[in-house]
Amino acid sequence: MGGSEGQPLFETRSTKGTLLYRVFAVTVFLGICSIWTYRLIHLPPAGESRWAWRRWAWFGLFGAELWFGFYWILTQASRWSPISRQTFKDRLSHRHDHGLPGVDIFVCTADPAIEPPAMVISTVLSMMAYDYPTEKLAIYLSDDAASELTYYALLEASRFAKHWLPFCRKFKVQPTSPTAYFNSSTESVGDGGSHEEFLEIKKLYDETKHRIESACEHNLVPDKVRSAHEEFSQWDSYYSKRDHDTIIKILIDRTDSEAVDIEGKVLPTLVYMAREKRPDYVHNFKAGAMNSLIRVSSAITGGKIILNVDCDMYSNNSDAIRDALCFFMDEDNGHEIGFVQFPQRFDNLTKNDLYGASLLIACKVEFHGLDSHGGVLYIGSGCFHRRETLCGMKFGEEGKIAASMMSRISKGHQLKDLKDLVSCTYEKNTQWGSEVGLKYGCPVEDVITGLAIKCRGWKSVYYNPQREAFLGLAPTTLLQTLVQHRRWSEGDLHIFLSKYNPAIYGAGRISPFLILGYHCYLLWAPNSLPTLYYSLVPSVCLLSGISLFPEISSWWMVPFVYVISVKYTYSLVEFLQSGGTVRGWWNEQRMWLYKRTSPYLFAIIDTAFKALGFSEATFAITTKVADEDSSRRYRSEVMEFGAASPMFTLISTLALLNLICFIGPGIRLAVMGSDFGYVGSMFLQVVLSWALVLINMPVYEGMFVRKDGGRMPTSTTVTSLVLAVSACTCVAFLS
Ligand SMILES: O=c1ccn([C@@H]2O[C@H](COP(=O)(O)OP(=O)(O)O[C@H]3O[C@H](CO)[C@@H](O)[C@H](O)[C@H]3O)[C@@H](O)[C@H]2O)c(=O)[nH]1
Ligand SMILES: [Mn+2]
Repeated sequence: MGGSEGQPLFETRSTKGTLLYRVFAVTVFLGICSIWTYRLIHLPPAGESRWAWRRWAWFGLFGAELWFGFYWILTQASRWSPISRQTFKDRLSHRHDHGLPGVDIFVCTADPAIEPPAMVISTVLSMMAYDYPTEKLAIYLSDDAASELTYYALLEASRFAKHWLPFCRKFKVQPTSPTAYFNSSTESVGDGGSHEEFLEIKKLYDETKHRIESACEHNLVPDKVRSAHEEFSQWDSYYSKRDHDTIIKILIDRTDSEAVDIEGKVLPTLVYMAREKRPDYVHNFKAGAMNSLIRVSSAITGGKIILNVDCDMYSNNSDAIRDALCFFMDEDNGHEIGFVQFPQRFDNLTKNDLYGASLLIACKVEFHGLDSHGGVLYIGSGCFHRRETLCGMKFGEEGKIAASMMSRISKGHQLKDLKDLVSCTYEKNTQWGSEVGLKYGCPVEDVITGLAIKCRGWKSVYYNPQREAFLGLAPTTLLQTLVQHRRWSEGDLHIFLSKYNPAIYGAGRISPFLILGYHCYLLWAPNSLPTLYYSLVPSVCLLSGISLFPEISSWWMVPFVYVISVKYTYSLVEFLQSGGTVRGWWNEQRMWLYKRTSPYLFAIIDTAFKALGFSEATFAITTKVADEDSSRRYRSEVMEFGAASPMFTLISTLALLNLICFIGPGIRLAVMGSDFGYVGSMFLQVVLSWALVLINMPVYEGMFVRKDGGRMPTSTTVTSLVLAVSACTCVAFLS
């Protein structure tokens, strides 16, 4: 049939131009080596009477440059031999249409106030409408808030699905998220559909959405609905979101002959689950939710493939399941693939991506690079797993642990049995959270779990289809972005310090290139120290007239100028090639500075506090809603400060320090008349300071110019001013 027998289901291609890149990379490395040499040769002598601490400043700078050079080597792993993949879905349909595996989709939500139920069900509906046999599809919603409102919304969704799924099928609707679909198309449906049909389904959806939103507004499920559905009695013993029984309901059971849509076609299984929570038990956040879902789904549908998405990440490409299967089911190479990660893309980005939230370079460059060394990281949402891989099975071996764990789960739909599977005590004295399922105790449960999977011998695949497979919501304020990065970088540091450190645990298990590639992310937090040093010490030395870089006329300037200019030019070109804008690149540079000087530093502090037992694990959930004013500012790309936060204090103090250090010498020059010798020896410091001032413009505006609600809080401005001025006074006094 089709003559495709024996042909692969996917193809891997290497990117062109890598040779050129490698030559370039080597020249930059030589430049870095020359900078190191310069630092060593020109080390200020110990007894230098003037500026005794120039020597120390010099040492520090050398340390920072060693670190940046080392980091630069790390980043090569993800650029050395990038590849991209292509799938052949038609071959899959030809050969396997009757043998397609069951797919269980896990959607996680945790707070109806910042993850609105209407958004959650739009995601759920988009998943139900995948172009995949519905009798093999199941969607599980985990609600860590155990909210009646979210349950009510899901109930509404289960009704609307009876209309929505046939509509999507008939008109090949994309995206299958109703919210996204109705937001994007105002006219009629394609493929010969009439305007009436469009209006009809839109009306149905608007009514559904209205009922959900009004229930949320009144914080009340309509009495009529409550009395018609006995499962609401499960909330009788609910005290708070941290103290309640397990709540489970199979809303749609695909094996039930009545579970059909308006055209009589089977509907996918739909399950609501809120695992038991008690104040005395740690619940392990998303990892805990995922492990509960693994068990519950094993008992109900037991799909061989598991897809996990966050509640804001709807399906934008109905083929994604088939794409993923092309990898898992490939006759030659499929057996070794443990998971297939799709990029996380966002549908609320603005043109110049003020907060660098699109993770453009990671998605368009780095992950393709890592893919050639055994696979991309598991980054949570948008990842397909083999169930057995996720449960701890080693590649090529019978999964003993996993098998014994799973054998305790008997198949069935008995509510009591299901509830037992997700009780607080179920995991006691088991290997769930360590050897089985997602790992506990790490703020990036996904990355650490993915690493462990690879160390068990599996490969992973990164697939970036033309039409984006998943679209979610990126943070829309500076604070949200920084908070998210604080959690991520803390999690990454946790992995670095844990027994799963890839250099130790991964040695001999994964490729050395992949080990380097992992460190690029795992060392985000430590990056804060050299960056802080570099954005502070040269500027302060500029203020006190201490020169730390070569004379402008010296040959030693060459490596500095070469490395700086070439590295930034390359990064700009890479950014533009990935589809970004010049402004977007500039914004991204600013965000790197802010992330490194603030949340990453806090991540180190948080890690230390936890190690000393002063604080407990948390998971700051990213808000998926915004008020009118702040979303207007977001759309017009005006930086949002608004709330006070120690992270802002740090950023604005640094910005002010740089301003003073830049203006101070300027005034001095104006008073003393221009002194070319001075400018010559301070050239790079002036440039650095100037660049820092330029990049910090939005902070100065936020502090001194803007009057809107998103400006820097006055308390932060005052604190930073006091800190910066006193620091500069001290320096001026000392030197
Ligand atoms: O106690 C919790 C906390 C969070 N979540 C869910 O976890 C998901 C991710 O939370 P979010 O606040 O959106 O965090 P992000 O930083 O945007 O998430 C990214 O980073 C996480 C940690 O690495 C991954 O789990 C995610 O898949 C990935 O999208 C959301 O669906 C939440 O509802 C839970 O189910 N239970
Ligand atoms: Mn998110």
